Parts: sequence; structure tokens; C-alpha cells
Amino acid sequence: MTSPAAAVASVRDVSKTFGARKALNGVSVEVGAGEMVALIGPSGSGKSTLLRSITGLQSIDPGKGSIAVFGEVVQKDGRVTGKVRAARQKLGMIFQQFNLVGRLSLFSNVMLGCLGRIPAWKGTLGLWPSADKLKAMEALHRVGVADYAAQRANTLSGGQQQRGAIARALVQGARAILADEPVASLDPVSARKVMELLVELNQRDGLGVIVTLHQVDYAIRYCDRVVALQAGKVVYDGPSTGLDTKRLIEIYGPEFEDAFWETKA
Ligand SMILES: Nc1ncnc2c1ncn2[C@@H]1O[C@H](COP(=O)(O)OP(=O)(O)OP(=O)(O)O)[C@@H](O)[C@H]1O
Repeated sequence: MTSPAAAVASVRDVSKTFGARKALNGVSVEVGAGEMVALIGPSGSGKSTLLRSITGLQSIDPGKGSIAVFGEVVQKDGRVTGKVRAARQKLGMIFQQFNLVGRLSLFSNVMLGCLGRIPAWKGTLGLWPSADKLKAMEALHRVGVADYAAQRANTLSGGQQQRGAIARALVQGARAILADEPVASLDPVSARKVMELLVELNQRDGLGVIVTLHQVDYAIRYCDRVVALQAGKVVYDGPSTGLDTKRLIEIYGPEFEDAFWETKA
């Protein structure tokens, strides 16, 4: 049994090397249950690698590093442990490219969130329990896209697809959402709606949220805490209010100001 108050993720001294490149270099971060944390940093700084390591989609380097999810060790000594499957059930993953099955309806995509709970053959035949179907429609209402339930996913806008992906995480029963660039492919209005939805799930439902963002202004506006990576190391971990221009230039380099104002345009 895991304690309900256990941290979403406890990352301890984790490194990850690809060839000669250290994507993560001694990273330690703890994200508490119910926290909403933005992961920022320049391109290639290790943000996606950190998220993928937390979900066990990628093994970390052997050594003293370890990762626990809701109190269960999912990575240790360079190996993904047997606890990872149960841990993944508690983590809803959201990706930049939405990861919905394009030829299926939005409703069917959301139902896929139940697959961990019923036998795969039942899912393949669409034999979903009525309670789960109800849950899926509730989730679609909750994220504001119930009117599109019957529409094929690949005919929906990016914002509608991303909200569908969040509904799928809700149906899965996720206790935290790990979102990798969830708004990078969206227009500004859809991006704001998705960020507001993540904030609502965090504040109203108490879901933990770890979100990687290229847009620093979104990180500051929507997240109380920011963790910044640079070349695989944590260079800032604190309140988003502490991110002044000087510190952001330290994180992103001198070209930061131009890039920042571009995203606000
Ligand atoms: N599977 C892989 N094989 C080889 N190198 C990899 C692999 N995955 C990541 N890397 C390298 O690890 C480093 C960190 O990559 P990562 O994708 O984590 O960065 P990021 O901060 O998420 O970047 P971006 O903001 O551009 O998405 C980069 O130098 C990248 O090229």
C-alpha cells in the first residue's frame, strides 16, 4: 500500500547518458502530491528525458540514482523495477502530439483509459462496462468536448484532441498528470484553455501535475513552482515568482529576451 500523501515523484541523483552525452547529470527533484510544477530549460536540457525516466519509459544510468513514484521505487541501479506497471496506472501521460488513435472516435479513445482495468479482448470488442462508459462521458463533459464524442479523433482540432487526451487520463484514474509540451502544437487560445484545465485538475481534484513548457510565461502564470534544467542539471528549483530576467538569462542564455517576447506576441 502506498500512502495517499506519498510524493508523485522522488528523483534522487539520477543520471542518463546517451553515447557521450549526459542528458541528465545528477538530478534530484521531489514533486509532492497535489503540486503543480513546470519543467523548463533550453532545448536539449533533459526535460523529456526526466519525464520519460519517471514513467519508466526509459531506464536511467546504473549507480546510486533512483526514482520512486507514489512511494514505490520504479527505477534503481539502472533498472526499471516490477513496480512500474502499477505506477504508470497512476500517471496520466499527455504528449505534444496528443497520442490519440486517429481513426477511432474521441469517445473510444477516452475509453482506452480503462484498458488497464479490463481484459484487453473486451476492449478490442468494445465491451466496456456501462459504469466506465458513463465515466468517459463525464470526463469528456468535464474537459468541455462532450459534443465531439462521436467524431473521429483525426478530424478534431489540436485543442480538442489534447482535451480528449486529458479526459483519457481522468478515466484511467490517474493521480497525477505528466505532460510533455502539451501546448507546443496549439494556438494561443487553445493553449491557455489546456493550461487552465491542468490548473483546475490540480486545484479542484488535487492531481499532481508535472508539465514541461517551452513558454516561460506560461510556467510563471500557471505554476507556483518551477524546476529549470540546463545541460542535464537542475539550475533552479523554486517559486515561479523568483524567476526574474537575470535568472532566465542565466538559464536560457543571452538570446532569452528575444525568445520570451516572441512567445508573448
Ligand atoms: N533516445 C535518445 N538517443 C540519443 N540521445 C538522446 C535520446 N533522447 C534524448 N537524447 C539527447 O538527450 C538530450 C536531452 O534531450 P531531451 O529530449 O530530454 O531534452 P529536452 O529538454 O526535452 O529538449 P526539447 O525542449 O527540445 O524537447 C539531448 O541532447 C538529446 O539529443
